[in-house]
Amino acid sequence: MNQDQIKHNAVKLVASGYIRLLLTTLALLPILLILYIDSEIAPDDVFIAHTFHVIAITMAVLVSAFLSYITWRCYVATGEVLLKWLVFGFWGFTIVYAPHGFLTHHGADNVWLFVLFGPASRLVLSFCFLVAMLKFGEMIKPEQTTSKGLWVATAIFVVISVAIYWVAKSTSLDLNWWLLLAEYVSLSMFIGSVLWMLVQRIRGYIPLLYSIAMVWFALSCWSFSIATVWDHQWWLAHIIFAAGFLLLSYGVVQAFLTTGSFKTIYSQSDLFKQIIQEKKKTERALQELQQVNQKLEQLAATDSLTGIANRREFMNRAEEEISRANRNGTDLSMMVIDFDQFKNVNDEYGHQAGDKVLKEFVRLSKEIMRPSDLLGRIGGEEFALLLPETELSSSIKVAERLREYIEDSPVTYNNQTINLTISIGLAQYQPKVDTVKKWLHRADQLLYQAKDKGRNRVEVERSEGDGE
Ligand SMILES: Nc1nc2c(ncn2[C@@H]2O[C@H](COP(=O)(O)OP(=O)(O)OP(=O)(O)O)[C@@H](O)[C@H]2O)c(=O)[nH]1
Repeated sequence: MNQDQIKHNAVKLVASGYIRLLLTTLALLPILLILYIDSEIAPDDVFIAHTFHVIAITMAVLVSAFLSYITWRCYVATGEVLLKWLVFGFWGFTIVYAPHGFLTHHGADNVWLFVLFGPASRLVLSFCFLVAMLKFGEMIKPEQTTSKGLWVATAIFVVISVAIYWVAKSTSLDLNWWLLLAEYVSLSMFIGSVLWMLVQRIRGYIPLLYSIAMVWFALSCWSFSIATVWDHQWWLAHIIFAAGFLLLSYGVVQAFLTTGSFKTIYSQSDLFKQIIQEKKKTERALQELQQVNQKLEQLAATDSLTGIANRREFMNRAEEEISRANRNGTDLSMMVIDFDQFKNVNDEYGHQAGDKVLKEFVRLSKEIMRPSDLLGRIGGEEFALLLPETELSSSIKVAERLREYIEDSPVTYNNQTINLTISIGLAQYQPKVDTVKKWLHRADQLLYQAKDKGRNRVEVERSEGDGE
């Protein structure tokens, strides 16, 4: 590691430490507000605003109902059990918190009538969220998700609300102890969720928002526990709770709009890491694909036994040479070459000997031809040789030389000498008249003539007026 890298890593370490400190400070910031209100504002300084309270609670309940639905959609799509418990949390909060709002005005006669619902709703929320966290990582198949549990949970939440109403209506006891107990239990469960996430090393973008929201919920419970109804601490507790709720809702909606999952939504840095990894993978795959493509193209164009152009490739290249000859007005020759009595080679020495002969032929031909000439295997033991920019008299010389060379170069196979001859049909390209097929056909016809006339010879097309 060089100096620059060490420096860069050190700065990175400090920067990531700063981020952690920043997030922790943000999560714990409400403590300052709670302590400030507690020490600086007189306890009898109150802000009684029933309608405002009703509106605020109505908004919270509407948001909560919306989040229940969104989270339910995520649960049904992913089968992540944690999400089901988040739904229970939001939905339970919606049902139990709603009376806290709409019974506000009854608080004047019986304060418990609306006050009791607040801590109860936080109890429901903290319990369900704690269970949700304990279920982190548990999955079921999305098609196995049913709404049965939700109906049961709804019934339980309604029963809880009715029971609280009944207790508030009928009791004449001081329920402050109950409020305190509920707030402390909720606080413990919210903190429990965060601790569980830390212990389980549950990391990521949504878990981060979630844990900050849990800390704010816990702090709002503390704020509620030291507040009295309508005092400033009491309002602050609402505000801290609302902040947590809005942060959580942001995370939930983000999850819904992206992966639909609590587990697999990523932070920006996670995403960058993933993108870089995926990019590398794609580049590697692309390179491999290009190599395979090149190989495939080669395979599709070459004859596997001799490694020269196969019939298809030869025809394509012949097309190209025709275009060039037409453009430049140059001569173009083609020979079709066939072994004489090749069947005998196979019969006498075996098929492998035949194969060796074919390979040897290619090697020997390459010694005769020019690098710009094109040799192709167009049939079993039939070859074609294309000679660009070559007039007939020169091609005849090449053909004769090749024929003689093959005759004079017996192939050795298993210490046996195989003597061979070839016959050649030679045709010149006729501009504006020929296609590759027509031209090849003419050369083929000449080859047959060479065979008919006794083999081991070159047969050339005679233009009209040429005597034989
Ligand atoms: N070893 C080997 N033999 C092949 C291959 N392709 C074709 N042959 C053989 O080539 C022979 C061609 O036989 P024929 O078409 O009768 O022609 P010929 O024996 O050369 O006789 P003429 O062309 O009339 O001189 C057949 O025995 C084929 O099996 C190959 O790839 N390897």
